[in-house]
Amino acid sequence: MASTVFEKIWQAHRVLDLGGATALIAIDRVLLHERTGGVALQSLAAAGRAVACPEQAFATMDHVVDTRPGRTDVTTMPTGTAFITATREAANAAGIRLFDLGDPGQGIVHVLSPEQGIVLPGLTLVCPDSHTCSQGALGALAWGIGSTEAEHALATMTLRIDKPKMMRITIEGALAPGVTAKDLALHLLATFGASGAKGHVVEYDGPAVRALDVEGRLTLCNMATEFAAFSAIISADEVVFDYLAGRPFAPAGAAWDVAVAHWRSLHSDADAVFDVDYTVDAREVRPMVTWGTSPQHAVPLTGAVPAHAEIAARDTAEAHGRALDYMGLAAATPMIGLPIDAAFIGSCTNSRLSDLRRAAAILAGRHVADGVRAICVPGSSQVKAAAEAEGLDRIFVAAGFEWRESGCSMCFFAGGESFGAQERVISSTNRNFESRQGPGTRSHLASPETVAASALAGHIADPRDWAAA
Ligand SMILES: CC(C)[C@H](C(=O)O)[C@@H](O)C(=O)O
Ligand code: SF4
Repeated sequence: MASTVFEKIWQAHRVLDLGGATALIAIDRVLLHERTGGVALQSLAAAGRAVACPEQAFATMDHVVDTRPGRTDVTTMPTGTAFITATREAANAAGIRLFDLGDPGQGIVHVLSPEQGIVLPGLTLVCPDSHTCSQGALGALAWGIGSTEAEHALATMTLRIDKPKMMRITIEGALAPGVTAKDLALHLLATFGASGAKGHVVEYDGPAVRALDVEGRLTLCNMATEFAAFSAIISADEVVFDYLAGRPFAPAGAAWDVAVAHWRSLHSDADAVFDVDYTVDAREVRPMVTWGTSPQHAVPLTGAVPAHAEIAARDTAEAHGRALDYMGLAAATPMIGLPIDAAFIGSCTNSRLSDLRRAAAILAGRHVADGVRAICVPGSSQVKAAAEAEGLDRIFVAAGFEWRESGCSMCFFAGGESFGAQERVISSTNRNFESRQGPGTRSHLASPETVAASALAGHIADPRDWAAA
């Protein structure tokens, strides 16, 4: 019978049917970070249970770590130290590979996993973090879980799962020059809404998706959780195999050839049936930015804040009014020209080397506008080192950006650093919820190049007007 790539992975990992659509699924990788993963490890140890397969579990420090140069366990986050030390002790006691502060492999969990070759096509991978869906970009079934489920996965390498439904989004045609994977993700959120993929695994396919490199695919899949999806997946192809070859935890030698031969079979059959099947024209996607407090509140950069009537299908008048109040905006205000206080390039959405390169190409030889605080936080220590090796740090610093150590940083407010109340921030991150980047902070989501152009202009700006000099 014709199957989707999701079904192929599901069938290969089904240990037991548990009635209805529920099954016990074998888990190949468990990833942990210090904000939620340490708790799972500690609780497991307290219950007297061992980590079943320590070599298949990995931990990192990313969420509550300081990202200022010279960081230590105790800087920045008032409550961070306890999470860091507890995770370190628990990971070491369990014999798990920990990408600790100071480790050259440290980074945001969804950045370091592909970089290390931990996530591979056809694997099941879980992490107590909602953006685990990013890693479906490499053809794995990767999804976010809670800490209690993480405990179960660590103890048994299985999880009880209600089978999600399947959605395919085929992106036909090609993205126009200057239109990025982030713009595509925001376009899809604006088109289908923040609950548009609820309960589904979204398979992205089509020529515009195949044309993305692995980093662009990671950006696209990253925002599937903003879409309420169970996860996202892009079946692996030569682009992924080339990316993975030689990575530390990827198979090597004869095992590599066997793996690639298997991975080539992991795509949806031509006549596979999806519960929902959408087609989107890539040529309709323009550079995007959000105006409100949900990722679905996205409009083309050249557009304006919508009136309620334009979004009435999804937001009540009250929700629309509340978003406008929070953001300090009025309907019909053009997005381009909105003055900003800060610009942030970072997060598991858009802080990989290609993101930093594209932003640096705009910043080179220029300086951010007076009064704008601009920050760049590489997604991993490896991204940081690679960027420095090609001089990108010097471009960012000369342009007036702070150049940071890797971590989640001001993607989300964890009680440490934040932008100020009512400050308007243009940000390459994935969530613009109220107070996401600090109490009262107003976040506008966009691509790294839009963040860079806006930092230079001092207001939301179109990167196509700031193409490399
Ligand atoms: C703290 C963590 C559990 C959370 C998540 O699950 O996604 C964070 O990474 C986020 O982006 O909001
Ligand atoms: S970078 Fe942001 S979205 Fe990604 S895992 Fe960290 S806090 Fe979550």
